[in-house]
Amino acid sequence: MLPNVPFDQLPSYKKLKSHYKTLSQKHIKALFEEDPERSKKFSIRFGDILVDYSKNRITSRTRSYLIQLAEEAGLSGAIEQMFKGEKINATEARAVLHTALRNRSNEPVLVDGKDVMPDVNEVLAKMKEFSGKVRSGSWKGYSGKEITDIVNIGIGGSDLGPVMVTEALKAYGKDGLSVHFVSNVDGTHIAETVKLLNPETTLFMIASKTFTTQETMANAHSARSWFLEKAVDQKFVKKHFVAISTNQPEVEKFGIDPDNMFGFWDWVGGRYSLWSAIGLSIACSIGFQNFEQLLSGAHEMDKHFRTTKLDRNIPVILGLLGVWYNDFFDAQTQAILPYDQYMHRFAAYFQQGDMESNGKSMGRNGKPVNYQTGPVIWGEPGTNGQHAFYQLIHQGTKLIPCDFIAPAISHNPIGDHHKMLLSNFFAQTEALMNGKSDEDVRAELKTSGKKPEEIDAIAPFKIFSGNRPTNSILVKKITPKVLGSLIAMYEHKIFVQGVIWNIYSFDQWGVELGKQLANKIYPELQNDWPVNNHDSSTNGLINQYKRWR
Ligand SMILES: O=P(O)(O)OC[C@H]1O[C@@](O)(CO)[C@@H](O)[C@@H]1O
Repeated sequence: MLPNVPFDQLPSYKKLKSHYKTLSQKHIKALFEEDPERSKKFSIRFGDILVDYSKNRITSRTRSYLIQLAEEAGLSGAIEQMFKGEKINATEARAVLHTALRNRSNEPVLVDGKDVMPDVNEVLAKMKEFSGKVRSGSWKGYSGKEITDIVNIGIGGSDLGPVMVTEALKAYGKDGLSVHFVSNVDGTHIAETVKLLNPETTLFMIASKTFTTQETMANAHSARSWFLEKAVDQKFVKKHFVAISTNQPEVEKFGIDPDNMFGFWDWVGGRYSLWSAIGLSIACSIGFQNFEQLLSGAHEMDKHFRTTKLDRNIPVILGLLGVWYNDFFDAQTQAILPYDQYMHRFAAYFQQGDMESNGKSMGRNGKPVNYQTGPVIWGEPGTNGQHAFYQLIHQGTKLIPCDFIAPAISHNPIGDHHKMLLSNFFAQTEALMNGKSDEDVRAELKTSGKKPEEIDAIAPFKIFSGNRPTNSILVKKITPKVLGSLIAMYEHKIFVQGVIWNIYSFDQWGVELGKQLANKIYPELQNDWPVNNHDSSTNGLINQYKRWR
């Protein structure tokens, strides 16, 4: 069992608090000057992935205190509990076993005494067969034509993972087969998507763990109406609609044949479900073999996370660094900056992954925590971010820990583009660490011919404090296997932080209240009568909407 101790009452918390007072006065630059070989001591190599965390505001002592903190929080035991299928999602009395979905060892994984691997493999086999038929053209639409377009209808974990992966692995896509995603209940999303599609050659995947999510069901019904406008006969629905869910009764109620249903289980969290049948659109896009490579990459990271001692354990190190900045430097956010255009949805994916997992303020002991938990996750691909928000990262008043990710090899080696991209990747972490001193600024201005009074006027605004922490994650190439490892690395980092903060990372009660209130307001919008049963703001907004519409 976990110690269930609030984070700030762990013995090493106090040590880190006093350690912070001295260390926070030290510049990262000085740490490199003290030890030119520093990067070797603060880097970890994992196959085709190099994690260099040396440009952080830590020393070996910091690292050992953080590792002690993890041990005091019971991290090693917690890791085993997860992999063994214990019901660590306590408020929903569920196991947390996205790791079983990619358990390429096929070692038994027991839930309530039953090995789940046969079921997992059965669904994978069904996904393999189905994606093979769609990609080969043997799955035909109602008029006998091959499928040219897949539309995944889902939201949250039933959308963000498939979107991120199919985008990140677009280079592995199949010509003549496009994958589209509809998630928002805003009619624009489905209208704009189907506008260019042909019902004869379009396959809809209704992806919803519960098969009751308002947005997804609204979009699914609209998709079916759109389809039947042309196909007319209900019997053709089965050739153009499949369901991905844990809820067969609701799937059948919608009118999808159980043969066209790809199941998964309640021990798969929505935001951890891309490895399950929720990944069917991925398998159709990149091919099942590449989907298996994605699973293998994640499985390799799972083995690393489960068996590697904490101070050489990548998710543990990344998680502890995040705790260090979040709780001792008061950094409120974490930026994820992939220097790879295909990875443009990577940060967005972990907005749900991280913020829906650790955006909690109640400790496992049922008492409000009195320390910071989950950070705000954000980010955009490089180099675009450099022309948008790097000003704040470099010279703002906020400390923004950044993860820089880049592939050494591009899928699109055009001219010198990749060398330019990578030169920026290397330069940004160097600049954030070293900054630029007043002396250097003045020397530069003098060389450029500025007069002393001009230099005095402008120099203060050109100084860079530096000392801004970054992790550099350099990979050989964004392949399905490398991507699988990267995603699992961040998943486990989130797990580490949840254990340290003594919170439950695998429920999401916080998304319920808004839904409940929306379900109350929705009927009120069905007529033009003014409402007066809310606060004056909500009443006013609803009534103005009614006057305008
Ligand atoms: O897959 P489904 O059941 O439609 O849920 C979609 C999303 O809705 C939630 O906000 C939970 O309600 C996310 O956790 C989840 O991924």
